[in-house]
Amino acid sequence: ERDNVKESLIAFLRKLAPENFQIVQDLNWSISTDPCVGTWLGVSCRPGSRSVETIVLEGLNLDGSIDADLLCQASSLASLSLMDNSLTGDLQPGIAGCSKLIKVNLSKNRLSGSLPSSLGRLVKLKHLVVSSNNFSGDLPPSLTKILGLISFLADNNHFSGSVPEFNLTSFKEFNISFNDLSGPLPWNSEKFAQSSFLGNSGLCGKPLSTTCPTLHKSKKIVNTAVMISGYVLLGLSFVLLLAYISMGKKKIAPEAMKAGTDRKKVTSASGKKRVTPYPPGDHLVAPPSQSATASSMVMLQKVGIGELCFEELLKAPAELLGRGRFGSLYKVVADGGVELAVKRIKDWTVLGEEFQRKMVSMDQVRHPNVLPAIAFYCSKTEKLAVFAFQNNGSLFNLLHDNNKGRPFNWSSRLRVVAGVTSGMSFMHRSIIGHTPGHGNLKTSNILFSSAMEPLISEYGLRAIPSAGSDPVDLPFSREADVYAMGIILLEVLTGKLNEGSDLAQWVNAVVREEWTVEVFDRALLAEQESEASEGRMVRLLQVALKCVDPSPAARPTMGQIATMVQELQTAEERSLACVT
Ligand SMILES: Nc1ncnc2c1ncn2[C@@H]1O[C@H](COP(=O)(O)OP(=O)(O)OP(=O)(O)O)[C@@H](O)[C@H]1O
Repeated sequence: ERDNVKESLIAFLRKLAPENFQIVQDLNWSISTDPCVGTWLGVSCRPGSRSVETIVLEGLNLDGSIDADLLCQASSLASLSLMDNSLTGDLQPGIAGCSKLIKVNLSKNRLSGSLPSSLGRLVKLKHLVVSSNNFSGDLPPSLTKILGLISFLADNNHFSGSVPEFNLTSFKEFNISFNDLSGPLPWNSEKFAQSSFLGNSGLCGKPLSTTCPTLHKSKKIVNTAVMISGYVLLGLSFVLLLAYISMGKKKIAPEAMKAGTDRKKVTSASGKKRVTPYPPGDHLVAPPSQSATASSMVMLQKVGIGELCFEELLKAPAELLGRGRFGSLYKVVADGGVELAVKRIKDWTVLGEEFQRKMVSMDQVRHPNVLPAIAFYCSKTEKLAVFAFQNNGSLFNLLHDNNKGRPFNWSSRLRVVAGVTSGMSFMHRSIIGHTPGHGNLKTSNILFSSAMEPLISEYGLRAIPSAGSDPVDLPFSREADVYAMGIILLEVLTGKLNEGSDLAQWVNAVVREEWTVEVFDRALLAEQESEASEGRMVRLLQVALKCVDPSPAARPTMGQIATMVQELQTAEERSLACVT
């Protein structure tokens, strides 16, 4: 690059972190070196050319502002990501000077003001991401002029006014949820799930359940219409509910009535197992006066079951699988035989808005080892999260339920913990609402997919206790998740069940007495042919013991654990490849 471009970029970086005098040195940006030979961290150039093409400065605690004029001196810039910092100020109109931009990601900062309408001049732009900032004002209508734009994510800001008339036909991603937008949704919005538009009280049109008022009606008439349709819906849901209750009464088997609240599978006279609907006193639904309508079930994923309707969910055969600290879990068979796991969340103190926001932001953070919710339902008194039912059981079953005779050898165990630690480390790095972590990590919350890949379930479901009043006596922090991860590692290594915090104490005692191998699961020791594998088991044990250190500050981070486990797994795989 030419010297004046280098000078401008260095000045741009200084403004991104005005208090951090070291940043330019730390990232190796210097007038005397060439950004295109790989020495400038966060910068890359088009192969064969000498001009800067990409700038990626993510998660660096940058707390200054973006000087677009300085930045756009690098006129070939095609991709810019400044996500996950603490940048303030606005996005200046000068950004249009970077006319080659294809991708811009400014998400997770504290940027404010309105988006400049000059953005419409970035004719090559395909991806524009400004989610999770404090942007406000109108969404610039000029954005609709960018023909190649295929992803626009602007959720979790304070944008207001109406939504410009984007033609969403060619869009791959579009999210304007949690703003203050109002009016009709653009053409073809229904190709996206409701979660792309939630959290804007004034928006209407498909896929949202609020239909737009027809034109030429006075506001008063419209309001009356909304009120009347509200009454009709309320009446309808009441009728549906009555129908359901009377059906339910007919269906509930006497055995289940006798069993009180314990309803599980009931064997009929013919000896065939059948499933009872929810018994009295344990309905999945709120009492009639508070019942919600079908429309409040929000689909997050387009799965093969079409729209999921709350009432249908209630009518479907269900089986209680567990009643945990945070709620009850039902297995529900929906239309077409699709099996679902429905978690009815116990904590009534969570505000609906917080729950909605969390479910939607969880949906945007995807990791192959984290089970995403398919849908959720939220009324004043009920919060449900719907997941795909996993038929292969949990890590708990695999370790402690005699495992139906299936072997669970060392390399499979290492592969499972590598998946779980990688998923957890990814989730800890992502900001999901203000969720500090999982909050209830344990072997029964690690399920197996049909391909036996581990899936962390229930991430994001635990509510943040309000003002120090946590009804559940279980710490909720990243450090507490690390402790829980340590217990999982210990269970995997010893094959023993953790009762209270006894397992950590027992392992520590054995290790102190220096009969370390005694702690390992016999099945694992029997299988070991190489000392190297045994060495790796000891290394994993050391990681586990660090995780369960009584002092939270002394524990490693989830990222460090994931790296250590990954190294062990790579070494294990290499040694297996040598053997075969
Ligand atoms: N999506 C799912 N598919 C299949 N089984 C599941 C699914 N989610 C949970 N389970 C299993 O259902 C059982 C009950 O789950 P539940 O979440 O109520 O139990 P828990 O984890 O002990 O409770 P809590 O998480 O509230 O402390 C557990 O054995 C769990 O492994």
